[in-house]
Amino acid sequence: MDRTDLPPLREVIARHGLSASKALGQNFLLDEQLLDRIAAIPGDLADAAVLEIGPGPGGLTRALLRAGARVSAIERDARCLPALAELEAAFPGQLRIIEGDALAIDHAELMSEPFAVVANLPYNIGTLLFTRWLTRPEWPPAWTSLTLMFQQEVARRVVAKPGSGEYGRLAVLSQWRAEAKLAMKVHRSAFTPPPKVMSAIVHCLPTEQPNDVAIATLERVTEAAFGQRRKMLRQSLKGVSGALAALETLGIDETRRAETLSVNDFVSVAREIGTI
Ligand SMILES: C[S@@+](CC[C@H](N)C(=O)[O-])C[C@H]1O[C@@H](n2cnc3c(N)ncnc32)[C@H](O)[C@@H]1O
Repeated sequence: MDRTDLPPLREVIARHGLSASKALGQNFLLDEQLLDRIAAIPGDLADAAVLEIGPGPGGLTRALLRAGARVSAIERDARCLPALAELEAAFPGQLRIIEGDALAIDHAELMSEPFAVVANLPYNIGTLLFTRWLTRPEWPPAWTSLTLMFQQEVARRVVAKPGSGEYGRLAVLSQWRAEAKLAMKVHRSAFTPPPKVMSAIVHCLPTEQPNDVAIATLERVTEAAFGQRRKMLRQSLKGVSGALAALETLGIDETRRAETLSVNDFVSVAREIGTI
C-alpha cells in the first residue's frame, strides 16, 4: 500500500476493530476533504516538523503527511498502532509514532527542532495541554503554532474579548502569549460517533514578548479576579498580595470588574506585583 491507494478510513477502522472509546475521548474525523482543510490551517507544512496528539486511526495524520509534514504522533490507545504503522509504511521516513500519554511526555524534549502542533485533541485533556503549551517557561516556545480542535464553547473562551461573558482566565492567558483566532467551526455530525457539542478549531501563533511576567502571579490574579467576576476588583483581589497597590500604581480604578480589564491590564498588574 502506498500513499496513492490508502483505504477509506471507515475500512481502516472496521479492519482494526477501532470501536470508539468514550473514556479516551475518541470521536474520529473521516471526511478526507475536511481533514485536508484542517491540515492547511497552519500554512505550508512541506518538510515541517509537526507534533500530533491523539492520531487515532490516522485521518488527520494522513492529511498532514499529504501536506508534506514530518509528523511525530503520540497515541495512547495501542489498538490504533497497527493502523498508524500502515501509514508509516505508505509515507516512508515521514511518520514517527510514539505510544504513550501525551500528558506524561515532555514535548520539547521529544522534538529536536521547532514544531507546529496540530491536533484533534481528546476534549478531556485539550485545555490542560493547551495551558501547558502557553505557559512554557522558555519563550519563544519550541512550538511555532498551535492548531487545535476544541469544544466550540472552549474555543469561544480562548478568543473572547473584554466585556463578554466568555472572557476569563483562558482568554487572558491565550491572548497574552499568542495571537489566537477561530479558524474553523466543525459540526458535530462530522465526527464518528458525533459528540454532544459543536467543535471549533483555534489557531495560535506565539507572540514575541519579554520574559518579564511571573506566570504564577498572572494565574493567581486572573483566578481571583474572575473567580468573583461580579465583584469589584478591590474585593476580588484583596487576597492577592500586592494586587491593590499595583492597581493604584497603574491607575486602574479598583471599583472596576474583572471583565472590563484588557489582557494588557492583567499582564501589567502581574508584572507590577512580581513574584508571589
Ligand atoms: C478526538 S480523537 C481524534 C482522533 C483522530 N485524530 C481524528 O481526528 O479522527 C482523540 C484521540 O486521542 C487519543 N488520546 C486520548 N488521550 C490521550 C493521551 N493522554 N495521550 C495521547 N493520546 C490520547 C485517543 O485515543 C484518540 O485516538
